[in-house]
Amino acid sequence: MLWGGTVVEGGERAAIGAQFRQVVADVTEQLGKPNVSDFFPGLACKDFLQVLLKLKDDGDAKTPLTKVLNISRYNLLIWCILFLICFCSVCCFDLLSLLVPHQQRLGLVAFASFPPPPLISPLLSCLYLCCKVFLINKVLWLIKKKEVLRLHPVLPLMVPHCPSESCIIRGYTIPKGARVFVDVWAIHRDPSIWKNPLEFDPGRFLNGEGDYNGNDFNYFPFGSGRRICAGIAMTERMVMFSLASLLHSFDWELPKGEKLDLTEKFGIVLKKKIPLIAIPTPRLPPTLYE
Ligand code: HEM
Repeated sequence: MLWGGTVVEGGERAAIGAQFRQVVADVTEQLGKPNVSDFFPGLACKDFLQVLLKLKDDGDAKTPLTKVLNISRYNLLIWCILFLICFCSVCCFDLLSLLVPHQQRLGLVAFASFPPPPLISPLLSCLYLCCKVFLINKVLWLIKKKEVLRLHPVLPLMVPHCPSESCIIRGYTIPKGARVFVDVWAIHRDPSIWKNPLEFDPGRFLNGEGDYNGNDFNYFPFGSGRRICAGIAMTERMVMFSLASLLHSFDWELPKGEKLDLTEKFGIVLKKKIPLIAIPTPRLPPTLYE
């Protein structure tokens, strides 16, 4: 995603995938360990940002840092719009007019004279029904996701922060440059804030509570303030679509005799202590899995 590339298909893809997962696992483990250079700053190496800035300044031809966007995103956009156009006469021309300034660059010449699609009422009414079911499911999904993020925040201590000025918070002095961890895991389970905090109860978010955009200091799985997670919007979409496609394609069950285990393994990233083993059973025609 970062570099807009596609890894080759087949065995090599699987091997690179496994290698990449291992690197991510190693990095997250290292991140959770105490850092000697916090106590002896003289021992610190260049950080990632400094390395990137050096690459940019040196103008290395082998690893250039540019801002060119990949065309695949436009292709995806075109496909999405095409589907919208075919199924919704209302928005078709609004979308097209938005694209007119870009049509030459996007290779959309043929779209300019696209005729309005015929209205097929049974199909449309079926689509409206699907939309309604989708919306209800979306609300259910949203409150469940909020509750999962409350009980199992992915970054239980968030990423360390460092005040640029010394300050006093509730009588405690936080010196400039100190490494500050915010225990969001404990805040999310605080009985003075949450009723039955250890219970999994998505209903607690039913009335629109649980804004995770950093405004609620009782609930902030993505952090808060200027350094709030930059990937909230992407996470919302990716997690929903990945999960939806897994649930749509397979029925899932635990191995026979196995009990649901929710034990956590504490680290900078909160993981399950015992990896989840779930057995998928295909629920669609076999040709769709080829
Ligand atoms: C379930 C998924 C995710 C959770 C729970 C999560 C949570 C967090 C948290 C707690 C922080 C620290 C915020 C703070 O210190 O106040 C953070 C930072 C960040 N996240 Fe996420 N994140 C998720 C997914 C993503 C994704 C998918 C991306 C990118 C595509 C992303 C990009 C970032 C970046 C760039 C920062 C650093 C922002 C900064 O320091 O300015 N995150 N995230």
